[in-house]
Amino acid sequence: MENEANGGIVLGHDKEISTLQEEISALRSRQRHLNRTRREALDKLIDLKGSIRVFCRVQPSISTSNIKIKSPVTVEQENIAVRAVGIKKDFSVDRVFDQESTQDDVFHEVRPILRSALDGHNVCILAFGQTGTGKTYTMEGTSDNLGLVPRAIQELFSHAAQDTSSTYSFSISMLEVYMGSLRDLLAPRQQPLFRSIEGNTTCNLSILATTSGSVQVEGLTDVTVPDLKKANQWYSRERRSRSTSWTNVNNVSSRSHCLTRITIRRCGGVTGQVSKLWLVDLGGSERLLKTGASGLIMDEGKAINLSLSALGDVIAALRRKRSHVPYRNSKLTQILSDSLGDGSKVVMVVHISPSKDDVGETICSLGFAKRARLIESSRELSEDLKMLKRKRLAELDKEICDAEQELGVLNAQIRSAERSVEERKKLCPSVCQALSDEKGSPRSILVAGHIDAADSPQATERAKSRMVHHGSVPHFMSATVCSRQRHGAASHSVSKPRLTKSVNTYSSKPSGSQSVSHSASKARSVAFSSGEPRLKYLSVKSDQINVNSNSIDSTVASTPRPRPRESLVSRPVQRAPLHQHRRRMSCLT
Ligand SMILES: Nc1ncnc2c1ncn2[C@@H]1O[C@H](COP(=O)(O)OP(=O)(O)OP(=O)(O)O)[C@@H](O)[C@H]1O
Repeated sequence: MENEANGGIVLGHDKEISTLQEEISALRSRQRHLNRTRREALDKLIDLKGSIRVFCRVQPSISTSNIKIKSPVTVEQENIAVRAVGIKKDFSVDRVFDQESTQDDVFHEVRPILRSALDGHNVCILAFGQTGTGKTYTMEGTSDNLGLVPRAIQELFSHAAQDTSSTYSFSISMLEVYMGSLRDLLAPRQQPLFRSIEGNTTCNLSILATTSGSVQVEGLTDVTVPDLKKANQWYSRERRSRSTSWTNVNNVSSRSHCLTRITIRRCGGVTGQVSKLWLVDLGGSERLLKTGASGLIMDEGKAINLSLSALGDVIAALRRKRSHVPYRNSKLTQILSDSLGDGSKVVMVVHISPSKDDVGETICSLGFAKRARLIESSRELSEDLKMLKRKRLAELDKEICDAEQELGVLNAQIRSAERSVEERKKLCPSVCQALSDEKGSPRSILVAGHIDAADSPQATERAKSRMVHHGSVPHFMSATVCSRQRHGAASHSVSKPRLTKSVNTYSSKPSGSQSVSHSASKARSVAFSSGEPRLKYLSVKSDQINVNSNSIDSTVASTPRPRPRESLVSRPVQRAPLHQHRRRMSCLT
């Protein structure tokens, strides 16, 4: 009697499991459909807005006096007018962030392209502008007002946690481009971080382009970040690396471009995708115009201006859809070449000062923005077309919002159903154990055997229908010696859900991050296993971090190192103009 009761419980569980699995499969099918709808709507929205978008952010006036001086810069939602003696210039951008705008406002506008990065597109967010106008504030922010980089990292992890249709893994790299040389900011520091007087860096990486068009920075450290906490730790370490160099006269990071790369590996279904998110704090652009720089300072300024000009050429060529895009004209554009072109999404935030003293630089920066956009104010869309565009954008926005809302509900339903299945699967073995304790009962053995075979809903269905049709255990189904042995072996190995397996595959084989193709369509067809042996890959799973043969303790990521002092005395004359930057950057440490 007891046996029959237990058997009944198991069958009840079995039926519930199979019903739940059917439910999950229906939910997943709807999830796939919604994901497709959301992705398509997002692609259309970004295409309509433009895959290269230029924003302008006006720095708040930082004045100690109470006297309000009229700024030569006035802004509207998409227009900027600069008026000064003998100057009357108008510029248009995709969106203006005025002096009252918050970090939230900027992030809100950038957010859709982060989703695009998660969908498999390469994405590049650049902060451009005169020194001191808020590029680093926009990108890094402060502890109270997080900037784009920490918010983007947060967004990626938050989305990855919610999305039950795919598994994601992330890794982070950071480098500086200084006078045409590349410096790995996450490399283990065995040598002091300073440059020689000639301007050579202690760490000069080279850029390799693969035949598929993807770009690799040879030997660049790439750290797997399993969770938000680790990602933030590594990001803080990067920031310290950068600020350390700012205190060093011969290693002046204010004269460099700082690039953070987040590599996103996504697995949904049978295929995987790899995409890159570049977050770039470009070097300040004004020094040569304003200061009578000489020597190394002048060379640094020239290097920055040259690479910024090369970047402008590249963006302008892309906007014009030219067949030749001059990526090779600078290291900066070479590194970013697979994230600026076809299939990629670019956002450039041009920073300007509202001050009268900076009118010259403001016009230069806005001229750069204009060149990148290649849209003259006079050739703006007509009001009718603008209205149509706004209407379509609102429709697409709503489509995305609706899909995301439903996806949120679906994700919760799938998770809850999967939990229920797991709970029922856990309950069954104990009942089976109780049944197998009742010796010599062929039915008990059958039920246990059936649970092992119930991994797939089809198997469950088959077995269920047999039970229904025969009412009792058919003779040919009673367990043999072999099946009992199999059952014994199987009960030791718990079958893992597919999603967990995918995660393991990624984290255990991370070395392909550099070797994948750059465009979304190409990336889709690339397997992760195509690793690049020369890439350094740090695993932060354990407390030990390995970079090839070097092994360092992970506390390195959070322990500030003493700053090298050797070069502080080497060129004292050059320290004066950089005083402001050093003070600002040292605030970050
Ligand atoms: N929107 C803003 N809101 C509040 N403070 C700001 C804003 N923009 C800039 N600042 C402040 O202005 C100062 C200079 O900004 P920041 O260091 O970000 O400039 P930058 O363009 O990165 O300069 P550099 O080219 O030297 O790196 C900082 O103290 C920063 O906090």
